[in-house]
Amino acid sequence: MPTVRIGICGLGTVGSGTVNVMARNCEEIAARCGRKVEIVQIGARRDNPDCDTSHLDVTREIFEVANNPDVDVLVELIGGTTVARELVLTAIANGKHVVTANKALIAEYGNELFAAAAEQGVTIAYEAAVAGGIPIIKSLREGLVGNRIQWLAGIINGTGNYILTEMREKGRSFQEALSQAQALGYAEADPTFDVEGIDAAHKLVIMASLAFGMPLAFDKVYTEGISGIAREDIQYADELGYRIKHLGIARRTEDGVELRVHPTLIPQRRLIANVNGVMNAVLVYGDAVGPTLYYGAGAGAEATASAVIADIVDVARTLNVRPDQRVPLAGVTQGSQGNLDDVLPMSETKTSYYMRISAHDKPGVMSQVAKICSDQGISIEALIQHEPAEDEELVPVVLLTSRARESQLQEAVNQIEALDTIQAPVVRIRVESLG
Ligand SMILES: NC(=O)c1ccc[n+]([C@@H]2O[C@H](COP(=O)([O-])OP(=O)(O)OC[C@H]3O[C@@H](n4cnc5c(N)ncnc54)[C@H](O)[C@@H]3O)[C@@H](O)[C@H]2O)c1
Ligand SMILES: N[C@@H](CCO)C(=O)O
Ligand code: NA
Repeated sequence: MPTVRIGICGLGTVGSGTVNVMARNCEEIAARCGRKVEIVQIGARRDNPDCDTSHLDVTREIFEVANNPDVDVLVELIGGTTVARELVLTAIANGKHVVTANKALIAEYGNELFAAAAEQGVTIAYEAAVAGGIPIIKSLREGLVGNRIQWLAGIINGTGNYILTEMREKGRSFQEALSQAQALGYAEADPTFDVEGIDAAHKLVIMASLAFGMPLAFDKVYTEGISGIAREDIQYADELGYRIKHLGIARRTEDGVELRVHPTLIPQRRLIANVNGVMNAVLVYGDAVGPTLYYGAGAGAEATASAVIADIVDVARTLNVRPDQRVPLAGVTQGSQGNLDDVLPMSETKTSYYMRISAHDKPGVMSQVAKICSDQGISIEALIQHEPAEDEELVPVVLLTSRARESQLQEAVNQIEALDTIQAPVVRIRVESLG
């Protein structure tokens, strides 16, 4: 049986998971691949007690792997965009194929890396970069190829979903839940990437590029994190029949493409509203197939290894194939990509909104709020007002609005916050029906 020779760079959570699963399932993998898949070298700063590499060639110098003539496929699992970019470009220049789990690298430098790979006739595979173990890249690039994709929406950060779930189900604090996600190996090296939506924006832009055939445009994604979500908002959302999820949304509209990441209220009855913990899910709407939903573990050592190994096998199966016969890296063949001119600014997008207003319990506040909204063409569709607690001066008023343009909603919020009776900033969370 022929052999495909692998070099792995980075032996952290995903690196160790990949080594372990490759060792455990080597027979099945070889049988499916038609080749023996052999790790010929590992580049790692230090050994990892989570995996046994005593029988393998381990170097402390990762560029040795990129320059090793015995390596056919370099697997980049170090993370970051500086050394990783250099490493991948070196491997490509040396005629090696690349497998990476690094969404930051693909989202920010994918256009450059894909061009370099095309020039060398090698491939870059990145299934593990989006939604961990879920084969979403394969689905978008192959399974749904007959569709015009109209929109997609996903819970695409495992750490963030884990935090929101722990806050809602166990009443844990944000910080406590984040520390737990870090201990479980879900979080990025810098966890602000997870909680502020940057990681989700990286993944969204990769999916949008494949779905809409456009270049990667990370700087055009509107990004809002979950660090401002309060437990009371999770409770009020429940009362209204919704769940708060951190969503990445890409949608074609008559006016242009929306690319946005933000906390979102979703009706509880939707399957995706019930995706909890580290699980991810992506809902994709194709004109022919209608809605399809992809669900699975979005982070974690072995779940991510599953996608890394799928990519290694995909690359191994096509080692001797002419580059133009491989699945195009960006989903469409070179020269067929659209442009970026029609990404909508956030102020132009339209959604419904949840608003929590902290008001002095004085008569007339609600009619003032209703008038401000109606002057902006926004109607109030649901409202909750509890009795104020005995020692509380401010009453939380929670509303759901009709669909409105973001700029109009912002104007209404500005006017509400200027009222004498309103003492705190208005909490505003977007609402999507996803129907
Ligand atoms: N953890 C997950 O669940 C998960 C899931 C999907 C994708 N990813 C992505 O996979 C990549 C790796 O993530 P991870 O969670 O395994 O991170 P990690 O921090 O656990 O592992 C990275 C490893 O690379 C090593 N490293 C970094 N720079 C190096 C260098 N110059 N030379 C040698 N070693 C170096 C670090 O010492 C560390 O051991 C990242 O791009 C991440 O975004 C992670
Ligand atoms: N930090 C990422 C890892 C998977 O990409 C997450 O929590 O989703
Ligand atoms: Na994936």
